[in-house]
Amino acid sequence: MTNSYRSDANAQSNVIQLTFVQPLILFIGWLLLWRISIVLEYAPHASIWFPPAGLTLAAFWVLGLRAVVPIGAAAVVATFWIDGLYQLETPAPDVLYTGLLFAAAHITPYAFGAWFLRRSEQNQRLQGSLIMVFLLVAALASLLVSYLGTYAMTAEQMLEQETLWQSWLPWWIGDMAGIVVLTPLFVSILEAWLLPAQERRLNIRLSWHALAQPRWLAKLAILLLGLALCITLIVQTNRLEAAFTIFFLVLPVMWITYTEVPVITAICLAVFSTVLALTMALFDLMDYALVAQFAVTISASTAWFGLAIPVLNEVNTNLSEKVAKDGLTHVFSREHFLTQATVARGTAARAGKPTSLVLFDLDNFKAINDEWGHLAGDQALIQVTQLVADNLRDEDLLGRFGGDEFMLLLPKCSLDLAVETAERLRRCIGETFLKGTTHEFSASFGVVQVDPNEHILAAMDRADKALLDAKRRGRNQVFYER
Ligand SMILES: Nc1nc2c(ncn2[C@@H]2O[C@H](COP(=O)(O)OP(=O)(O)OP(=O)(O)O)[C@@H](O)[C@H]2O)c(=O)[nH]1
Repeated sequence: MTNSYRSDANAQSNVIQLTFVQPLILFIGWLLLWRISIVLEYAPHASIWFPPAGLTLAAFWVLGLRAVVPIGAAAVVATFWIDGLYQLETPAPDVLYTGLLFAAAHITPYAFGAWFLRRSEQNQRLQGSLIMVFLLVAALASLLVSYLGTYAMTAEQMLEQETLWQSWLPWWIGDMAGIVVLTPLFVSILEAWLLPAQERRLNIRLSWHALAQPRWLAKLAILLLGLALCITLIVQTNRLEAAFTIFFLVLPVMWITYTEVPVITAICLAVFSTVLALTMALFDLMDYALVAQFAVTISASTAWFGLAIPVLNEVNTNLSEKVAKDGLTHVFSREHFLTQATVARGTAARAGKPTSLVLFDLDNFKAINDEWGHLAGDQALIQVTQLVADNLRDEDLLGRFGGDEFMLLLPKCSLDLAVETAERLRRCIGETFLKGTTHEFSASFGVVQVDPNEHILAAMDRADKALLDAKRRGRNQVFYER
């Protein structure tokens, strides 16, 4: 069921047609991110983090091979741009060749990684497993990109052989940080923009309602305050130990993850990482850049795993609701009714008040099924339970015993009052027709008052006997046992 739904969703994504505009925006977006990351460079061709890598993986993940042209073109243009920035004055054909090499080195591992992620998400919807695959893809694809990229650049003499090691490791961690922090956010933006009707990967939905709540901004402010304290400590002491305090910020990050919706976590991570990278550059703390890269990567990876908790909570709540309610009429299921009835009866007893129990059953219900069909029978059950629910107090409990038989717990209600209530309900039901037909409902009722030390199941048994008596005496009446 789940797999087929996922396949449908993917089939739908395959028919999405891109015009000229979307690839152009992707191309410009990638170049802008690339230009920003150049500001944060701390080793030749390596910055604290590389946001374009996050966009590349997200684009291939959502769009598949349709991302090749805009991302490839952007990578080539970036190579020309960097030639200008470093004033290398390389002949244009050589820059073009290097650009194509860089594009291939950048695209190939991420395209493969995205293909693997698309395959994995078809087989597993459990958040934790998909996050693990995502983090593995992030680590391995960026490792391959950094290897191929630095190799291409040394081959083209854009990078000195001696500085290769200086560049390769920061390049790898920088790309990985860009992916781990930003890919989920970019995936959610691309999906909301290009595939609005599709189920969300990683359960990150852009929710304007959630964004409009001011509470998350206060949490983000606390996270940034923590960051400001860490940066102040590093600036004041200029010690490596101070730089490692950034790792403590995983705590407020996890607080946000557990208490906010996933898209807020994604935005907070992006803001936190950007501010961290900018302040490192601003205060000339590039000696500690590698620590910052690792802190950002670890915080983001842990946060994505943490997302499984709110998702599991949501699933748990839905399951509990399903177990508590009857699927057709949405009144309480028998189990939930018994639990709630025991509690309500105890509360009434402590207040020195009596509690009564009513069982009722539609008369000749089988005839509705036989004459009008089972769907009409279902409709009858919904109609009658709705009618009864509308005529009860808030504290009364209504549950389905089974078939066309229902039960009512009336706390703080004596037998006389319960009989009066049952009579009122019987008259109400008797005045009602099955929607769209000439069939007039009627129901029989059995009423008992729960004895002080009686188990609720024993009282139920007595009420059932009273109901049987009502049926035996000709139906459409209330029978009670004193
Ligand atoms: N449409 C529909 N029918 C149901 C459902 N659950 C049970 N039934 C049917 O309800 C009928 C209940 O029949 P009986 O228990 O003989 O009761 P009755 O016809 O109301 O007769 P009396 O109770 O003696 O008045 C059976 O035919 C069941 O198949 C349901 O969820 N939907």
